[in-house]
Amino acid sequence: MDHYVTVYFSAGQRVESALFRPNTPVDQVKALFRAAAEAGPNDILKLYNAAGQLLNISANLPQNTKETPYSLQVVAANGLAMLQESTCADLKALEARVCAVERQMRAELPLPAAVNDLRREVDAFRDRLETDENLSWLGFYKQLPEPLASEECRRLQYRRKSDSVKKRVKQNFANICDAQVSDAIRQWLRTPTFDARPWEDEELLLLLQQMYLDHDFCSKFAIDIATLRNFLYETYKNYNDVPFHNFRHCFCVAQMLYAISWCVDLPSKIGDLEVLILLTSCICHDLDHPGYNNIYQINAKTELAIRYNDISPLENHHCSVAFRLLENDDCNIFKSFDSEEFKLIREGMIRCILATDMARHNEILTNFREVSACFDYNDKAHVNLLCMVLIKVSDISNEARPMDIAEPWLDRLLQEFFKQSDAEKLEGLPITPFMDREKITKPSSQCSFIGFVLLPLFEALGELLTELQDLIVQPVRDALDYYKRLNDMTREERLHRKSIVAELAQSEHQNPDSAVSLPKSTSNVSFKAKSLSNRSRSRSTDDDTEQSNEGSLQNVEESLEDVLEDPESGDSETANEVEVSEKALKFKISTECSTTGRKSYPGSRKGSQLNHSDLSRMMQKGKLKTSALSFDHHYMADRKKLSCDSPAFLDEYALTLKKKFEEGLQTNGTNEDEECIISKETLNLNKRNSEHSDKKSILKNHIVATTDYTKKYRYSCDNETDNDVTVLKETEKSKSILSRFRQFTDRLGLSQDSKSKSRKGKEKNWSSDADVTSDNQLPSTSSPAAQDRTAHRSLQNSPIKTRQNNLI
Ligand SMILES: Nc1nc2c(ncn2[C@@H]2O[C@@H]3COP(=O)(O)O[C@H]3[C@H]2O)c(=O)[nH]1
Ligand SMILES: [Zn+2]
Repeated sequence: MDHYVTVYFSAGQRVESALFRPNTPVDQVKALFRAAAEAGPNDILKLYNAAGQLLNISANLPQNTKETPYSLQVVAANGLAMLQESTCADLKALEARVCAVERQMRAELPLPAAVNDLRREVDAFRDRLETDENLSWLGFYKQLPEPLASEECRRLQYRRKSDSVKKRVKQNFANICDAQVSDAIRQWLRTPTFDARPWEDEELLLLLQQMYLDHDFCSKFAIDIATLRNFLYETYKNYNDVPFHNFRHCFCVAQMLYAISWCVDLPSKIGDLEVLILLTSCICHDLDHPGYNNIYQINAKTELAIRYNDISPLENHHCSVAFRLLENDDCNIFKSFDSEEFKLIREGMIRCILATDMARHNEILTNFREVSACFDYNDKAHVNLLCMVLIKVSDISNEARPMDIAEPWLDRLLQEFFKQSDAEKLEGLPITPFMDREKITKPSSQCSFIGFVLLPLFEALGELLTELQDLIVQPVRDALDYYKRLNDMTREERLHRKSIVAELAQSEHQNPDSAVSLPKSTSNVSFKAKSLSNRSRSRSTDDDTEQSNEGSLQNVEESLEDVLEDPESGDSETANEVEVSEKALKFKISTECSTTGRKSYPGSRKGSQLNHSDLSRMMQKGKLKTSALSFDHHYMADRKKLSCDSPAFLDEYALTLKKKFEEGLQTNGTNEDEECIISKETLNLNKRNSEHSDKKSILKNHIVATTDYTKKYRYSCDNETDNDVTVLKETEKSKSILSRFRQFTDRLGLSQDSKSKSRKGKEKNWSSDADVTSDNQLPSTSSPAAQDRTAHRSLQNSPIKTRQNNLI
């Protein structure tokens, strides 16, 4: 029976079709289609006639070309099947001949050249048939888009330290590694209030060395000091220059573990060796982190994901890099151990480092909760679980630190998150929701992370090691309260904005000619209506401040609402890191030491003491409100007057303020009434597309009052005492919409880069053993800020620079 191949093709705006016999010479078909591609709509009939004559086929012109339901692709695929059907007959015949010849020749090796020739012919024929070179012109093969700028993606992923930086740090560490760290600093190092920011990298290396020395590990385990220095420097070298998961993060994690260790006298509970393993694991736990987490690695099918089969690719990598470093005798701090002991250390480190994968958070927490009620320090399985919890706690402990230390770290984390989600968008990968700048804000991110991930873990540990309640558990609770207040404020602001916009829309609808007319402000301010893209809503980090694009205000409002007001929805939009990571980690691995055997941990909510909906209900009912929240409500009672609060304005305002603060600009105070007028007028004028530049001038005029207000507010937030209420009430008196914006935007997204600030006033203190002067002593105040203020010698002038050492 004769098969016909129907091929649809486009000519101008139209879709046409033609029937071909399978044996139509290819060149003729090609020529037809080339002509079709060039033909205008009017030429198409001519073309058909020509085709009919040329090919002796029946050509049919669809009556209603618009409704032609086929895509070229689909029909082409049918065509391919038919073509193959017919040509395969030839192939089969050829193959049959080859087989016959082979059978015939089997006994008479070597095969005659004719057989090989025949084989080659078959292969060549198959190649011709199957490659797009021959068939793509019929549309059988979809033209794939150019691969994404993969070079760029790779470049994004790895940001190695430059050789010159590494060399400098090596040299500097070599210069100071014999220096003695003062008692004051050693004490400070044992608290979560330690601030790593003012210290240079080589100084942090010295402090890490101090941790080993102060635990007496070098003498207890015969760790040669030169080897320890080499090891520490090599770990430093193998951290990348990424915003968050860098050497400083590793230092902070190690330092928190160290602080906990002193606070609870960990060596007496689990033994020196376990503490050595823990401290070393902390130092190694994020080695060579590329700044893109496991979710990205797995979805992007990166080299690491392939290598480790999607099972904790990063943690496996960190651990593997650590043991590569330890392979080198010069760096092997465990070389004095025999092979059995080394095996135990290795096991312990692997267990600890792999435990830092957040996909295993619930599994580890659940197991730990089960054993903690009857915890037995003599039970190795219990101790293993405790160690895993300890490294996890240290890893996510930023929020247990004072606000001024924690917040810049959060900025850095969000910067890394946003980079990842940007890359995911660019590469067409699933967008990790808790990293999406369009979906999260600082408070929403922290409410979710602290409430559902961090606090349950800290509380579980705090129940076993009660000394940690004051040290880290309560500070984390305070941080959660703080972010909840911010979140509430955000919600109130948003609702208020919505109601004002709705009011205005309604009044305009009722009386389109009379846009609400209000008394003119003395500043003669006007604002341009600026619809926001989703981007601009997320509060920016230091590196991501310029983000506003055009888009729909409505959409922005609605999606933000989803995130903040519907935390119990549990959909992918609001999923936290543990939930998303669990999904990405397709294979579960047991904790080895679980006393309860292997289990399935379907979702983080099981692991939390409060589930999403409980917490959100409580938040809504006000059960968790604090004294400062009452401020919000009191404040909001007056909110009818406030209307200058479109997201566009907030963002613009925040950016401008930040710039002005940086410039140290000081201007006149403000007048509350004026602001309220301005704000109403603003919304009115928003609709009229007024000028952007005017916005800046009004902002400039209100900085002083705003700054004062913010200071007070900060005070109230940082000192959760009864004073809060007084301060807040006082603050209310001088409240203004712009003040509110200031504290709102400042807390939400624009913490000053404290690093640069602190560098300016960088004051640190340590002394060389040759030069322990009273000048070097930090006052033994418990407040790091006070220590920062009162310490007074910069390293540049320190004699420790001249110290010799035998590093490397
Ligand atoms: N949102 C949020 N995530 C955090 C915070 N601290 C740690 N994390 C996350 O928890 C993860 C723990 O493992 P990583 O260090 O790899 O990466 C960390 C971050 O992704 C925090 O304060 N806020
Ligand atoms: Zn980490």
